[in-house]
Amino acid sequence: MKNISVISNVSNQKRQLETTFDGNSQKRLHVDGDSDFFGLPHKVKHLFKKHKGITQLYDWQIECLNLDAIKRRKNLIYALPTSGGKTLVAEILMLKELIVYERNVIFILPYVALVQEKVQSLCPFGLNLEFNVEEYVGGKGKHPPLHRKRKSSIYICTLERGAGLVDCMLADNGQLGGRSVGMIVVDELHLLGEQKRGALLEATLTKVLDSKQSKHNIQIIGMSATIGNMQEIGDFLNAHVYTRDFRPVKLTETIKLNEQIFVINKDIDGSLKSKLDRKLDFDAYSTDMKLLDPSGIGLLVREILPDGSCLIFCPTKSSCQSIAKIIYKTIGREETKVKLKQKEELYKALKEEGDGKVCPLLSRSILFGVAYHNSGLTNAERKLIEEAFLDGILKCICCTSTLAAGVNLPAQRVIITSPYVGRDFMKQSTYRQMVGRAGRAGLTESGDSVLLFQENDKEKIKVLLESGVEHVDSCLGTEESVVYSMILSSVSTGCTSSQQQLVDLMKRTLFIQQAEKRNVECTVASDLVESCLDKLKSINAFDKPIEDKLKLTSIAKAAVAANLDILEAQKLYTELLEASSALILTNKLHLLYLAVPYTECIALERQNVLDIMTNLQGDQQALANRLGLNELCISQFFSYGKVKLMLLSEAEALEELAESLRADLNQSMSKNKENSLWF
Ligand SMILES: Nc1ncnc2c1ncn2[C@@H]1O[C@H](COP(=O)(O)OP(=O)(O)OP(=O)(O)O)[C@@H](O)[C@H]1O
Repeated sequence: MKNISVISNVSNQKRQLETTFDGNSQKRLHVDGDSDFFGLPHKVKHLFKKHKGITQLYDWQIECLNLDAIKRRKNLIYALPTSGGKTLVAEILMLKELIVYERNVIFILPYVALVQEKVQSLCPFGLNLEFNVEEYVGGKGKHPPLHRKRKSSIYICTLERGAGLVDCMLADNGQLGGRSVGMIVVDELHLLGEQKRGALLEATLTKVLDSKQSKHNIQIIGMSATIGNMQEIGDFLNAHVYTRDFRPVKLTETIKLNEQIFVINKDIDGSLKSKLDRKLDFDAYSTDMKLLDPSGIGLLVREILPDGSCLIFCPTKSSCQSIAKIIYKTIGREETKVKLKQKEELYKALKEEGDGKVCPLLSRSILFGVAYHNSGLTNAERKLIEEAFLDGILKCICCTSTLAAGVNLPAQRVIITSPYVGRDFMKQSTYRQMVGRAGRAGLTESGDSVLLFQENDKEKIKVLLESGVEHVDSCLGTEESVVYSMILSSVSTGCTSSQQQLVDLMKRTLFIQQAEKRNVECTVASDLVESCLDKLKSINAFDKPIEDKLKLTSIAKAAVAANLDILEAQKLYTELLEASSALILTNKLHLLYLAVPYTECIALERQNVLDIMTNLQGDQQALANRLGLNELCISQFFSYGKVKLMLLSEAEALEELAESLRADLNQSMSKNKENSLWF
């Protein structure tokens, strides 16, 4: 449905924008009248109004969309605080690629829930503007993609599925589903610095950058709220760097020690200032309530009721439940009288999703407008809770840090119950993402956050709040298997065929670029490639080279095609060979064992594993013997690392128990009251 008349008259548009855009002020521009919408058909702006309620662009969004770099199709990375409206810019750029240039787009997001949210929000655009919206998460999405020549497609995917799509694209001369890919968008670009997944993202982008140099003209767009070394990442991606410090709603950050709440601010010199704002009134609690909620989280929620909403971040999965229980028992009965009918409907919907069952805690807490949200719930249950929260049926959600980086759920108040995520002290980026959820653009003028902490963490809190945005450092060097996969897929897709070309590819990585900058002597691209090739040859990933050209063996080709780590592929192959001679079918465990991905390995305590082993029934025991799961194997597991374990449900239950014990321990540590903090 290409309509030539909609292709932008850039200079007209620019003139119009120049007359309305006023330098640094954050005045908004009305996107109305008959003007082009950044080179897109008029109906796009109506779609944004209808489906997202957006009628005006922020000044920074207009400025960014009009960057020279964008007009010249240069790569772009941009960073703004959470809720700054970054997605809208990426969406406009993607729509232009899809419907004006009629090329495909790959949109990479870090979490399944985020992918699903974006699929849902872009579907009406796909229907109206005639492009395909393809979801690539878990087992969803054909690999390689189906040919869809009539319309362009946006592939919305997780990091892992994105890596597979990029390999397909490189193997098919820059095409996916029979059409050229014009743009790759990466949300939460700071994940580049994350172990394993960050390395995978780095390897994926490096391959695109390398192929781009030679033939494909693929524009890379990356966005993030938190990257300290933007220019360095920009250099790696050969991208223009754009940063602004814009937030549509005012955020007041506070911290709570015992019953005192301090407002925090930074001075011009970056030093932290705090001012006592208020004291929580524990007299409002009965003795029982005080015992139940010694931290006063329920009092903090009460402060914003009945009109406000509140996200409560909890350190562990199980503490989401215990804190939800505390909240509904302490916020008072008033809330049970509000939106009763909608709450009933929510209950029914949850019951339907749960095959007639609803978690007893949820069925009680939703009456009070409170719910928990963690991986113990199904995707559909979580979605129902998120929607009920956005509709104001639920006032309070207790969740883990994953929700902060995930779906868009703004709240008037964000409470962080502990500066820990699991056992680790919180990272600055995590804290920023959590507090960034405070304030609902267009709905509230401001939002606030409360971080609860204990006396003994005072110094760490100071560092957390005072330090600048974290740098993104490559993890590729510590992720051998990702480097192997990068080498194999790049040979398999035909992007490289000689050792020297692999060295050139390696030099393009952020890892080598950072190592060179920091003068890490032992990290040289040629040495790294050589040692990886030696290892890969030793595990038969390469056939004999023909005229010095690297050639993959069938198993290596299969590993790349299936998007599997070569070492795992070989392990799986051996296990399948064994199973082909003797597959135990007296129960489901052998099939389950073969189907469980190696990535599902989890950390366990030695004694727990031994207990599980001793409790295996007759045929389960036989299978364990068949697979060599005996005491020796378990000792090796604890000495050398993880093995794939069948009894994941038992293992998870034990993990949860350990987590809740840790949470209880943290909670019960009583602290001295103090009037002054460190400042
Ligand atoms: N120009 C605008 N006017 C009004 N609302 C807007 C505008 N741009 C974006 N929004 C809304 O602001 C909210 C936050 O936007 P968005 O999710 O794009 O932020 P973000 O910068 O990507 O945040 P995060 O770092 O959390 O991903 C969304 O509900 C979005 O629809």
